[in-house]
Amino acid sequence: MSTLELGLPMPVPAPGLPARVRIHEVGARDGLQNEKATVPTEVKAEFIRRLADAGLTTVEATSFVHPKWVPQLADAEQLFPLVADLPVALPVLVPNERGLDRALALGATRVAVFASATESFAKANLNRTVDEALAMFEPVVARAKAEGAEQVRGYLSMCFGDPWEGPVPASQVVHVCRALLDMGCDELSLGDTIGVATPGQVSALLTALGAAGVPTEALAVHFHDTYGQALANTLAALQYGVTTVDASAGGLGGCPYAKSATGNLATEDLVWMLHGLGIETGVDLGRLVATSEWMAGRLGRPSPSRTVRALSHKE
Ligand SMILES: CC(C)(COP(=O)([O-])OP(=O)([O-])OC[C@H]1O[C@@H](n2cnc3c(N)ncnc32)[C@H](O)[C@@H]1OP(=O)([O-])[O-])[C@@H](O)C(=O)NCCC(=O)NCCSC(=O)C[C@@](C)(O)CC(=O)[O-]
Repeated sequence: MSTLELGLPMPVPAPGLPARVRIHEVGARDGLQNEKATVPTEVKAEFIRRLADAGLTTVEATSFVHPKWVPQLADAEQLFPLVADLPVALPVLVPNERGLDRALALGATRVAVFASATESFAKANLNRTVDEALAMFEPVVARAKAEGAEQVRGYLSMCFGDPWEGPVPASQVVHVCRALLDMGCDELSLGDTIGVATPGQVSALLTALGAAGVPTEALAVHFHDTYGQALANTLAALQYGVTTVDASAGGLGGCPYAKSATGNLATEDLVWMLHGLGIETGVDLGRLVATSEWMAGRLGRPSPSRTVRALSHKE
């Protein structure tokens, strides 16, 4: 489905925006980690295969965390080998060396640690203070790199607001970003975990990070859509020069340790906007919508994505 097929004028690349955006698809990890009913491993594998088939080149697969903390992803050992042969990048989350061991044993080549800008979420999500968590990640990043990892990502949660602490000062985000970069992370994903940011706050944070010497090329953005601001926030980040955007097929998601986190920015809504701006993604929107419809059928409820709803059954 293209704008041409809908009778809309063909988009021209918008000035000041990138020609291409890489989408870091998080539906199979961030999306499914929050599901109450257990999703069978084979369904997860099929979901990941379909996402790759729709043209997504980075499909976050699962997490090697403590199974009691995130029971939905307790099948990481069974799932990863089912998708390892796909011709796409398959990052996995690893909180500590135990998680890294498990990931490396299965041949994972892209790993992500996940830090917090706030003490409350660091405690809730990792049972550590912010600095204890950073100390836990340091040997993980060093060993991942020594063992030839293609990329180490550092997630950073609660970059704008925190359900326990309220607005988050940019200085806290800068501190954790610098620490993750200094320990060797190649990419930093700035998370609006509870979806409270607005575009002005996104621009202000990116400006503060730039002033602190954090290179924009190393940044990705990760928005949740609680207040319907995720697309506007993404556009603000693109205008600032960010070219990697996290999104979740069908708008699945949330975080089990942040009570007000709702679904992620839906990948379909993102693709619709980017293609409309003349920005390439490599994603076949029709196939992606069909994938989210299929997954919604497995989960027994409709996708919250506007684009999925608008295009359902039209392909
Ligand atoms: C970090 C811990 C493990 C600390 O949890 P802890 O209880 O402090 O663990 P510990 O270090 O004290 O170890 C206790 C036991 O757990 C075992 N253990 C320890 N680690 C592992 C492991 N990796 N795999 C399997 N087992 C493990 C370890 O071996 C030990 O076993 P024992 O000796 O007692 O038999 C725990 O807090 C945890 O797993 N947290 C993960 C929480 C999580 O996954 N949250 C969701 C992801 S973050 C997110 O969604 C936000 C994001 C990224 O999307 C961005 C955004 O939106 O903001």
